[in-house]
Amino acid sequence: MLMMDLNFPKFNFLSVVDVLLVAFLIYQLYNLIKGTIAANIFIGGLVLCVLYFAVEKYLTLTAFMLGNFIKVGGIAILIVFQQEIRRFLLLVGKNASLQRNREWWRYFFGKKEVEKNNYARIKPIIDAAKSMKATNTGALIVFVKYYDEQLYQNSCEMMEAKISKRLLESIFQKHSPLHDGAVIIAGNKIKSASCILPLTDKTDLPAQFGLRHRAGIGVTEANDATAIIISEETGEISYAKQGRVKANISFAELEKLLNKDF
Ligand SMILES: Nc1ncnc2c1ncn2[C@@H]1O[C@H](COP(=O)(O)OP(=O)(O)OP(=O)(O)O)[C@@H](O)[C@H]1O
Repeated sequence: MLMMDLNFPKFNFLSVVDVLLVAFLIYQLYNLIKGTIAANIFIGGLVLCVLYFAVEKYLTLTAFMLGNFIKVGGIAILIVFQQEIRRFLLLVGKNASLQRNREWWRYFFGKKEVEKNNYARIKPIIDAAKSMKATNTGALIVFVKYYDEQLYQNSCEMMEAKISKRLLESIFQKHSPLHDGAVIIAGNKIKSASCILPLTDKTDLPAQFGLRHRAGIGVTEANDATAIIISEETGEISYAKQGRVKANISFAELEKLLNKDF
């Protein structure tokens, strides 16, 4: 039986920091798994732990079985939650490094200059989105910070092309051999097209979100990526980031989001 150590450490300022930090980490974890199957698995694990402590003294065989199950739980958690752990680490790393980079850019070139350069980069994408919305052309455009060739080479057509409105329009045009799947953009290049992406397993998405939306959200869950999804049915534009999606955004919003993330 586990012996509890009742000599509580003294409560001081560091204890408050400690509690706040744990609360913050649990909140981040909750945000990451909210609305996914992982949330149900997490609750399942919690129920097993509570059950174990409840029956530990009275039902030896059940406690033995549950105890052994919980012992291998650490490894099981790593396997079951590998996507969530990856996302969590990405979130921490991203906040630490990108923020710093942005400050350097601002320091050397001034905020205005950065925004001007960025507008030239995002204009062809916004123009293409406008025209695809008007013609109800379905599209999925993904922006990645680091292009992992190994990850995409099996499911994509490699391109390495300059970003242009007309190229994006031609790729997603219904009769193009490349229109199925996603375009991946990294830096100033369209790196690949026709990519098959992982689908999100979220259970709380709007009913009208089909595979295109699921793929757009899915790719942002496990990677440092954002995605523009244009619906073929409604022409609506959605924007996915870190596994969350903003539906039916305006072009002004799209410009703001791209300016921030791309
Ligand atoms: N795993 C995937 N990765 C990338 N693209 C995908 C994937 N699965 C489906 N797609 C794209 O989504 C298209 C099918 O979209 P579907 O109608 O299911 O999605 P939707 O979210 O309802 O969007 P829409 O509003 O445009 O109909 C396919 O033709 C293909 O281009």
